[in-house]
Amino acid sequence: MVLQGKVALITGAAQGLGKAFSQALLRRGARVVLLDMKHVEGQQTGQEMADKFGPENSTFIQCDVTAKEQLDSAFNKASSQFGGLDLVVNNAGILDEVQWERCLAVNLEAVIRGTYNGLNHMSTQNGGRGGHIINVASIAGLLSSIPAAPVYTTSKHGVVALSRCMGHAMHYKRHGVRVNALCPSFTDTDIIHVTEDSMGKDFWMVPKTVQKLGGLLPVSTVVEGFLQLVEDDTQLTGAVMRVTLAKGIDYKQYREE
Ligand SMILES: NC(=O)C1=CN([C@@H]2O[C@H](COP(=O)(O)OP(=O)(O)OC[C@H]3O[C@@H](n4cnc5c(N)ncnc54)[C@H](O)[C@@H]3O)[C@@H](O)[C@H]2O)C=CC1
Ligand SMILES: CCCCCC(=O)CC\C=C/C=C/C=C/[C@@H](O)[C@@H](O)CCCC(=O)O
Repeated sequence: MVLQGKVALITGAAQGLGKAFSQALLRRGARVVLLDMKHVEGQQTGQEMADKFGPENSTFIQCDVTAKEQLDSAFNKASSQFGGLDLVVNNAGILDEVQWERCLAVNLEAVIRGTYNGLNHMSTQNGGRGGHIINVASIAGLLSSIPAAPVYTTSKHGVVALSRCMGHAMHYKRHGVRVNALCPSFTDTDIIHVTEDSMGKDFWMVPKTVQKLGGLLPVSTVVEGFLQLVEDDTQLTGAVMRVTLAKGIDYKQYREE
């Protein structure tokens, strides 16, 4: 996808990976709608983007992705303000093994809704231009045993499965919308600063695993993978990109099913 003039909607864009993805898209001439439930941080990031790239090229909408009416309304607003959508990035996520229902609601249910909303808005069947949905999963969505984070891991496995199903050629032929999953390993953002409050007594395993892996990925490496996925012009769909310290950026290979 050539990004110049395209319209992107990104959830969880106030900080971390979502903010970095937004900035990378704006740099390439896209217009970006930033969604986040954090009002102060979101306004601040929105202002920063407006100052750097022009107020006409981005906007911040406060939105809790788990609230159906807020998410639907944010998609409608984004689409009418910028004249349709070309790219949806379902990125908002949390790590909470204590309030695990919330973890599933943010990381999985809202990504399902965001994927369906993206299809509704971009499908050529509904008068859309076609487009691309990128669901931010995690390397946790490809591993079978992360004992300290069972619900987070389950949610991310769900995101990978959803993206592979909805990225299937059958859906792509109907809608003209590609769906792919991005699976980074531990990256230098706030989500990894876990506590006993959010993870329970096994929280210490996170820094220990990071140490074992040799450190954190810089956000810039994940942005590099993200841009590769977005700018790919081979009609890649249903793909799962991994970003790890050990192997860099690559795609998980699946046998024909
Ligand atoms: N940093 C890491 O090591 C990795 C992160 N990821 C995933 O990347 C995504 C982005 O996370 P990071 O930038 O790393 O963390 P982060 O904590 O810095 O950013 C997450 C953003 O999502 C927002 N958010 C959370 N719940 C929300 C809700 N209900 N509605 C709207 N916004 C909400 C937060 O306010 C925050 O701005 C998440 O899905 C995470 O699971 C995946 C693999 C590794
Ligand atoms: C459980 C904390 C989640 C924090 C945010 C993430 O999604 C980070 C990635 C999640 C889990 C990673 C588990 C890593 C396990 C390793 O022992 C190894 O099996 C995977 C190696 C990947 C690499 O080379 O980076």
